[in-house]
Amino acid sequence: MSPQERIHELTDKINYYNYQYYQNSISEVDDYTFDTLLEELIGLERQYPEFRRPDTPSLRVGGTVSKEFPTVYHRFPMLSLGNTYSEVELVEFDNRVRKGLNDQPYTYVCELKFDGVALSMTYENGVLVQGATRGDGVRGDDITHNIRTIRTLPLRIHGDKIPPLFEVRGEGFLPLAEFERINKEREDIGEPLLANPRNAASGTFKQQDSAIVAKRRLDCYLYSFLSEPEIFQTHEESLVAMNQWGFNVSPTWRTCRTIQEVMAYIQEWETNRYSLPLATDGIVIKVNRYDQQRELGFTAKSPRWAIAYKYKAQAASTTLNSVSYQVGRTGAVTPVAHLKPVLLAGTVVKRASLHNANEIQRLGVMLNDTVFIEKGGEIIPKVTGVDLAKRTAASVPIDYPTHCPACGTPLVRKEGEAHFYCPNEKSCPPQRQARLEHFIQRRAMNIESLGEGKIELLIDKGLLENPADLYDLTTEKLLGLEKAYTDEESGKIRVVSFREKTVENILTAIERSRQQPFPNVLFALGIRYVGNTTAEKLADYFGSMDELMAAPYETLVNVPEVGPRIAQSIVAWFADPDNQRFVERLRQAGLQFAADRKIVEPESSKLDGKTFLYTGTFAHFSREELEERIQANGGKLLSGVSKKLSYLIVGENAGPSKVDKARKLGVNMIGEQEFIAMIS
Ligand SMILES: NC(=O)c1ccc[n+]([C@@H]2O[C@H](COP(=O)([O-])OP(=O)(O)OC[C@H]3O[C@@H](n4cnc5c(N)ncnc54)[C@H](O)[C@@H]3O)[C@@H](O)[C@H]2O)c1
Ligand SMILES: [Zn+2]
Repeated sequence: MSPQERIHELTDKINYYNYQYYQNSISEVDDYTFDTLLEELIGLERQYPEFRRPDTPSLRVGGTVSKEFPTVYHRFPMLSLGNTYSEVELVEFDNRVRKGLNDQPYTYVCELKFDGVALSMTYENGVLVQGATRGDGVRGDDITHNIRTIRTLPLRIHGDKIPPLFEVRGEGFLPLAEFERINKEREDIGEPLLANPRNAASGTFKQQDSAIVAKRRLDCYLYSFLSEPEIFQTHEESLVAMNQWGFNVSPTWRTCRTIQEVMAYIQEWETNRYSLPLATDGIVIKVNRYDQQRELGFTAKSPRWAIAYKYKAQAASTTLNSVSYQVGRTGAVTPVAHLKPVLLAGTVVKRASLHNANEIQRLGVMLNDTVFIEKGGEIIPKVTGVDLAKRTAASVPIDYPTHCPACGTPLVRKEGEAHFYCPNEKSCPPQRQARLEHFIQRRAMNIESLGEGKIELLIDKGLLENPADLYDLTTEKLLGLEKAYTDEESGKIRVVSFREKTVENILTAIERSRQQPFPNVLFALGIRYVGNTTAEKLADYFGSMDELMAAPYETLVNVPEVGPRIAQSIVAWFADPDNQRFVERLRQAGLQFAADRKIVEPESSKLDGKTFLYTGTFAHFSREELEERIQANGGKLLSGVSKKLSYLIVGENAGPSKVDKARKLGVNMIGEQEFIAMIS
């Protein structure tokens, strides 16, 4: 391939990865691969400047502005950072800085490089007035509503010395705990999991509905302060002041006098960073004094006074011994790689994720291959590639099963889904067991004293096939049951046995579960897509199991937060005779089949027969209070704008899409005052 062809190829490829990364929040390759390609392009362009394409990604910040949000121009451009993976290049950076400053003394501030989304917030007279994304560096998306949902970001600040107009910049991120919570919930309801915290944060900030954004508790670390005129002499001073004014500044920064101190900081955080509450991918080194920053200036794309040192993802290589296939609650089959044990980021790894059949194909991995594994923001390491140089005749293709490894049913693949499914929902053992585990979890029926192997034992003894069987268990049936298991992880033998105390605990927990509130019961049923939030909404709306079971699709689809997909799933579930029998048995067992209505005391029937939806925020009501007032006066809430909607109540910062749609359909729009007038 000629250099010109390669430049073309790289330009297209990198532009495409940038588009996927910034527009669609997807990483098709890892950062190291991406950065290596970009570096190759920069090298070729330097050598053959005549072949550089006008749309080259080497001179521009990678993002773009979108059509979905208003565009804002940045007062100060939002640039990228030069980056390196090598200490040698870091020393070269230090040499350039020294030369650029004509050997004047200087210091650095080191910070962690937080892996999220760059945000810029403007404050006027101490009040947050605008929040924007970086976009193409010159223009970004105005996502003020979404940024206001960040609880740690002050909406107003007080203090002396605050300039009338200033901008703070930082990294918006999804805390790891929140990332895991969301994925647990998605797993519960059979939704595809979010790939990593960065892409999840980026996708969340791009949501149109800030109510959805508010549910994912995003956070933001601030790392830059800009005003005209400048009020600080150094970056360090600005960090201290921002912290005092109530901005969330990560305490992990440090001033370093030499590049050796910088190296020590890098080494310290290489492993310590895993104890932080968010994903990080390197550190950022900044010249401390502002006058020196100005002296060094900028390139087209990044400041000359700063650089990012990126940690190579923690990787190791080892042998792929075998692949096993796990069947989840919804029947999805997940391949798991079993490895020759290897040390990675301080822990011994024996297993890694292979995600699905597509991934195995994409990697081209075979049994007995030497594979690379990596630990990114997620807990479980994943297989990221094959060391083809080490492939021998011993490597054999992976036979992806055509039948369920647990029950032998032929697997099916749904249109557009990456997973194969075992369709034998009712009697496939792992699906049955996962359903039981779902049923007993704390957020459902809270019978967790049945965990840790006890369920397996009851299934083995034929005492538990269906969660309703729990309510037929007695001391006589349980006492003395025993079985020995070999622990897969450690190879140790573990004996599970039901002594008197255990049996008592279990039966008490089962007895107590009869008092679990109706929304928990609804969630426990395990209807696909009905997670706990949806269960609560359904319980609120219908009040009882019978009302819900009788509800036709048309009614369900109008319940707040229930869309067509969930509505369909509920209808199909209750139409199944086995499920109907299951529900009847739970009713016989005395479970809560009706909501303790949130006591919305009826106030009037002024809103009888009228339907409402609201958008934005209100001066007199929280969202819950507004919903209560509507219901207390006989009104009903709908989930979306449709012809059936009587009124859209429009508050401050109303979502433009709802208002537009209401206008198109000719739905009445009223303000908060008019609503108050209607009920008083
Ligand atoms: N895998 C992919 O497909 C893909 C595609 C495009 C970009 N990328 C990755 O993104 C990088 C380029 O993206 P970029 O320009 O958004 O980021 P960058 O690596 O050039 O760094 C600049 C960004 O770092 C962030 N940052 C985090 N902590 C910071 C701190 N303490 N101080 C200052 N800034 C801090 C800010 O958001 C800032 O905008 C590439 O190096 C590449 O690894 C990956
Ligand atoms: Zn099966």
